[in-house]
Amino acid sequence: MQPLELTPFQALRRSVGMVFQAAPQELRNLALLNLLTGTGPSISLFLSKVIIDEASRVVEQGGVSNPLSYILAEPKLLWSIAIALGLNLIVDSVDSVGTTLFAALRDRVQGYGRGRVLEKVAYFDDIALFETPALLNLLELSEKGLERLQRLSFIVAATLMGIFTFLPSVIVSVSIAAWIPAVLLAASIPSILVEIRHHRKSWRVEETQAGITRKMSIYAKTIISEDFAKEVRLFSLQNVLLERWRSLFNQMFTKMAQVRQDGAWTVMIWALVGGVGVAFPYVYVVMGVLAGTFTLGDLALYTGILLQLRRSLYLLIAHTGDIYDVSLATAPIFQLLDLQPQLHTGSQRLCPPAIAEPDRQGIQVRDLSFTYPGAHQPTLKAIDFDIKPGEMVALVGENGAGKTTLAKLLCRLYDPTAGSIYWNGQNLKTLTLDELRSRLGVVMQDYARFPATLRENVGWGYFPQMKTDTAIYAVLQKAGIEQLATTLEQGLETPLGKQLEEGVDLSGGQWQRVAIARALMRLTQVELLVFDEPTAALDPKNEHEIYRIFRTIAQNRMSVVVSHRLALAKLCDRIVVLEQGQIIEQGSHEQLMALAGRYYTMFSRQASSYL
Ligand SMILES: Nc1ncnc2c1ncn2[C@@H]1O[C@H](COP(=O)(O)OP(=O)(O)OP(=O)(O)O)[C@@H](O)[C@H]1O
Repeated sequence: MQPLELTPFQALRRSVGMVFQAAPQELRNLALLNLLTGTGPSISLFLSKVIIDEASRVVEQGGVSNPLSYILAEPKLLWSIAIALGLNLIVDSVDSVGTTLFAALRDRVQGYGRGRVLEKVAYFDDIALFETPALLNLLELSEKGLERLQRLSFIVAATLMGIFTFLPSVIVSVSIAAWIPAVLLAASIPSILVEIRHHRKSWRVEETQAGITRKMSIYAKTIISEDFAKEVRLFSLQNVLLERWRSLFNQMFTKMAQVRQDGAWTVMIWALVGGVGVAFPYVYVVMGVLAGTFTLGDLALYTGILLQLRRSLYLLIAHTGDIYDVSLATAPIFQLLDLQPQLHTGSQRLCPPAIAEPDRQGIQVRDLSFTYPGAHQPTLKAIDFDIKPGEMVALVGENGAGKTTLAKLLCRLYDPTAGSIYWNGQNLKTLTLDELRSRLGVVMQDYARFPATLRENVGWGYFPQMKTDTAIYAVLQKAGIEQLATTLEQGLETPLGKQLEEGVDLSGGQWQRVAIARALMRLTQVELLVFDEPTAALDPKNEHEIYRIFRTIAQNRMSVVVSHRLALAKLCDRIVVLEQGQIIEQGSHEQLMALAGRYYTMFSRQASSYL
């Protein structure tokens, strides 16, 4: 699963496309506003020229006794003054409208871009996305890209402004001499190129720093997350974590500061050279006035227009570099959006067991091997076992033997590297993921504690029944925590988790039972139950109660239980013993005890430690 390369031009085209898709209305309104505020000053300058020329003519002729009547009697002068003043007033007063429109544009673009990224990640079935460093870096970089997308909305707005200011200025300056805009443009080209080079260099550095930024956020999260808060304090880890974060920050900052510093000087020097380009046309106009070719009004107009032309050019140039920067920085967003999972949904529905041949009913794991993405050694090797209809299978073995990995493969969170898993004779890969997952009831070892209400934490197990109180109470009762809903002040609507306002935190055991209740919600649909360490957070009394519940709900269903508690394994129809990714024994409790192999040793050791 490799991200595809994108050229800066492709990224820019797609980023601009995204801005237009995100906020067409805001862009149209901003364009109209910029048309007004961009062309307004040029029109004002032109009107000022008319006023100055008229005033100099009157002054040359000795002035007038009643200036007000003169103005009122001269429509050209009167209208020029009125429109120039009116335009200035409008341009000044719509400033706040521009700020509001721009804020709306920026927020829309940000929301749209983030929404697309979240949607992609949320529906990305291949969880390798969260486990492969290169892809995690892509996620980190796309976060930066989203910040730059906001910047792009600013650039688009400013470029519109620049163009609307630039065009009338060019038209007027061409009327002085056609070479003026050409000289200004030529003088600006070096600084455009320097800006582009500078941005390319600083982005390259940022790109190579993505791993560092990700590590920084890992340490930052360790410091601020509740999950670590207790142990960080109990083991006094603050210093070591802060030090690591600081040293990574300094490493990144020094590198970036160096690039920025080198670039800033070059950019400044070339901007000065560009500024010298303004001097030629300016001197040319002053000389023209002295020679009588231009009027005083022309001088005022040309002075204003030249500065405006320079300013608008500078705006456009400053953004040329930014545009390049945006095109480099937003590429990861599109690389992420284009990312194709290796795990694809199939298209078939699951056949009922009755349709399958008797020896193909249930689940068959055949010659399965699995290597985690990026790992060098296989975690599972040549795994072969069956789960017959209605059978309860225990996966046991030492830490790291591969039990959870096998359970994850049965849920198709990964595909086997070699070999296959069949369900009623159908390869798991041929089934639609929605269909497959609707048939699974899963409680994972690292079950989720959703920051949501008790009803949602349970009801998200099966949406159609989420609003049905009786259904929720029934599973809470099965999981042995029906009293939770009555003791909590807001009952089922109580927010769970301290991150939420008025949120209530539960004990580890309670959370685990909530996760069990969630899996039980879809029990009527479920054909395979997968429980990974389902009693890890429970005390022995509760553990036994849960075992009893499992036996009841697992009746007539296939179930797989991963557990270190061999008392639970003993209740299962078949026990599969894993060691270093391979099955070393399998059979019923009695058979394995009679075998007097690894299971026998493990069971005897555990039984004696309970005495
Ligand atoms: N996401 C992952 N990426 C890479 N390697 C992994 C990943 N998850 C687990 N492993 C590796 O696979 C091996 C088996 O892990 P697994 O969690 O399946 O073992 P387990 O038998 O369930 O262990 P435990 O009893 O401790 O839960 C371990 O060596 C572990 O380091």
